[in-house]
Amino acid sequence: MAAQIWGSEKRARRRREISAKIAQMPELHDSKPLPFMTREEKIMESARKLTILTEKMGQIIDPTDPAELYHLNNEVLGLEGNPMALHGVMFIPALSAQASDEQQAKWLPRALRREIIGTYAQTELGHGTNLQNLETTATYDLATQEFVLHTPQITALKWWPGNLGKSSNYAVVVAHMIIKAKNYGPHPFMVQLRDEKTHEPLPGITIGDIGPKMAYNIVDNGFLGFNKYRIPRTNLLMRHTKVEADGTYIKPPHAKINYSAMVHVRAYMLTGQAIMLASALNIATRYSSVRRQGQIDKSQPEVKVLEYQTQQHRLFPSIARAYAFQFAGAETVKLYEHVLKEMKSGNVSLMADLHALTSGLKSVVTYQTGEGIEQARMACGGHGYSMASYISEIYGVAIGGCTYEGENMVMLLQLARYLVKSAALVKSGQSSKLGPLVAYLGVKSEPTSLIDRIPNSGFTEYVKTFQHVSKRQTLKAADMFFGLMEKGEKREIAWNKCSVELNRASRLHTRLFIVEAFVRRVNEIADIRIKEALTDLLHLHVNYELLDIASYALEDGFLSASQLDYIRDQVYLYLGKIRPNAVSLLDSWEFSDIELRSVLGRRDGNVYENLFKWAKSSPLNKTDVLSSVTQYLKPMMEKARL
Ligand SMILES: CC/C=C\C/C=C\C/C=C\C/C=C\C/C=C\C/C=C\CCCCC(=O)SCCNC(=O)CCNC(=O)[C@H](O)C(C)(C)COP(=O)(O)OP(=O)(O)OC[C@H]1O[C@@H](n2cnc3c(N)ncnc32)[C@H](O)[C@@H]1OP(=O)(O)O
Ligand SMILES: Cc1cc2nc3c(=O)[nH]c(=O)nc-3n(C[C@H](O)[C@H](O)[C@H](O)COP(=O)(O)OP(=O)(O)OC[C@H]3O[C@@H](n4cnc5c(N)ncnc54)[C@H](O)[C@@H]3O)c2cc1C
Repeated sequence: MAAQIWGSEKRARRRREISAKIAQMPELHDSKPLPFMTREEKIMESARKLTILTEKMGQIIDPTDPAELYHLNNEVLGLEGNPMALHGVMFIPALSAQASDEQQAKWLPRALRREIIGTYAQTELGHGTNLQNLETTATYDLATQEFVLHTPQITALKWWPGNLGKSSNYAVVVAHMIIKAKNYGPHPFMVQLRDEKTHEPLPGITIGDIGPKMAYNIVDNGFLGFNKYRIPRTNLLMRHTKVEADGTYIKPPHAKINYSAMVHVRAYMLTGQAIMLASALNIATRYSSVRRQGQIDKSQPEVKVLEYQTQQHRLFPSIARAYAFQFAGAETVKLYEHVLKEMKSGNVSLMADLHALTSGLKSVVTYQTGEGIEQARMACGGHGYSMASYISEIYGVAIGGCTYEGENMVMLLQLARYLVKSAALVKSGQSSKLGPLVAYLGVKSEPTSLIDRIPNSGFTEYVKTFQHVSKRQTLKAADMFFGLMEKGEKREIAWNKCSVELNRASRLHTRLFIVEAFVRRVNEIADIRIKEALTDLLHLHVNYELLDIASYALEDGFLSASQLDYIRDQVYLYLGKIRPNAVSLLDSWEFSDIELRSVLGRRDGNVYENLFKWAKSSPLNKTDVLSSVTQYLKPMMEKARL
């Protein structure tokens, strides 16, 4: 199963080898539990481990393999980020995709050797979503052949970029490029922020940390202002766009090609979310098979809480989602790598499809991951609320994904643009022009669903039902939009009035893609036992998901009330079938105790003893009487007694 999750036997084996090596290297372990550290201590601890990794990485992993790097990162540095998180996640990808060969030769080897630390500085205090209204300017000075970076007012301060505040000395900065008074829109520039020897901010740069956040507190998200700060013309990233010495602008082959670093993260973050969901579920499911509370049959001893159907219903559909996200994420990464290769050689025809797909997936996956992790926390009762479970930290980190790399509603609306264009093709009889991901929009469906009507139909009737509801909602939302425009509404006003319906269409389309990716994967599996276990999980997935969106299929009679009862019964049936495999389905992800950082989710199940040990190690317990008591509470009580 680990081979299915991680992509191959070799990958699964390598993960095990890497975890085993890390287990033997105490210098790479947390020196104490992260929840007991202050933010400064955590940052220090992370930087300490990062420097050891820089020295010893080659002994543990193949540093050129992103999957091995990612695993090493999760084990040693953990989910809460590190002082170089954005360096690997966005700075290097931005240089790789947007810098010319000559620029790459100059900067990439230095970045890869970690001679310099970089980040991606785009969002500002006043604008994150609406990139066209960013306010930082890069004005070309023809006389000196330099761009002058400037922050015209407080809302133009860069705000949020990870590791910008304290760790990075370089950044890819996105600014509006102005040449001879003409604004060419946001473009990426390579900018040195700090002196390479002293790490002091360079003159003309104001920089700092934006303060503590809901999670990710090891990352120094920062602010940045420029006061007429000059950089050479050749620091504009020029793989696709060029500005010549005389100010001539050569436009890129696609208007949004400079957005590729964002698409990179949107594509890669899906499996990251799957891992976080599976981690939280692993903790909750292991704990649920240790925790005994109450009886189902009063004549029997107390049961493990995992025996309760409500507990299974809380956890198991999310186990199915974690697998589904991992499989859909793996497909998306492959597609992204393919499109990137094509883009580099000038073919930009697949960018719109990839953008639509990743926008929808990013939104649905992060939202459902958040839901699943929060349910996992609640499924652990009181101990889930303790930082000893570590689930709240996983939640805080995962939920950040709903916002970063494009706020979820906004990204769903991006997919909706693509769906509406596709609906227009269907309506104008041009269904043959539909891309493969939306081809179903042009296919006539049966009048009613055949779920429970055709024996041994596998998952086909389920997929058809998802296709039916997605198609119907897309066409309905598009009709609403076109109808408003026909009545004379301006395009943008009409769009806003339909946006809730449009986003519903985007979610349904994305959920269909996730179901199909799961079906595709299960169909490929040769090993009978693995196929059986995953088929059970897929049964739970399709029935649970369909029940969740049933109103869309009920309202036009595509599903009947009796079919709905059948679907509900299937959910209960598969909860029971999955129960014996539940812990194994999560143990198969092979997270080590070091990586999980959870007292509740320990592999050995020795929860109570270790919870007590953990509590005793709290800094508050170093002394029996705290100074808050001697200084305030004790005098108060004494005064009251007089
Ligand atoms: C070793 C491991 C390897 C890799 C790991 C990778 C990932 C990590 C995975 C997990 C993380 C783990 C650890 C990380 C630790 C810490 C990291 C934490 C956080 C990550 C960093 C977060 C960084 C950021 O948030 S950066 C800032 C992101 N900002 C945004 O996303 C802004 C959102 N806004 C937009 O994208 C745009 O403004 C917009 C799309 C909404 C609108 O743009 P614009 O105004 O320019 O558009 P319009 O003029 O209206 O035109 C719209 C048309 O353009 C088309 N379009 C838009 N975008 C694209 C695109 N990218 N490609 C193609 N086409 C695009 C759109 O479709 C419209 O077309 P139409 O034809 O007109 O409809
Ligand atoms: C943990 C974290 C890490 C980050 N790292 C980085 C980084 O490294 N580099 C970087 O540059 N940025 C980074 N960001 C910033 C992040 O990319 C932005 O916060 C994000 O893109 C959302 O933009 P915003 O803050 O402007 O939200 P807003 O756009 O202000 O969103 C507020 C509300 O308005 C709604 N809204 C906005 N526009 C529309 C619209 N057109 N239609 C409908 N609704 C709309 C949204 O849906 C939302 O409900 C990070 C953010 C976080 C939380």
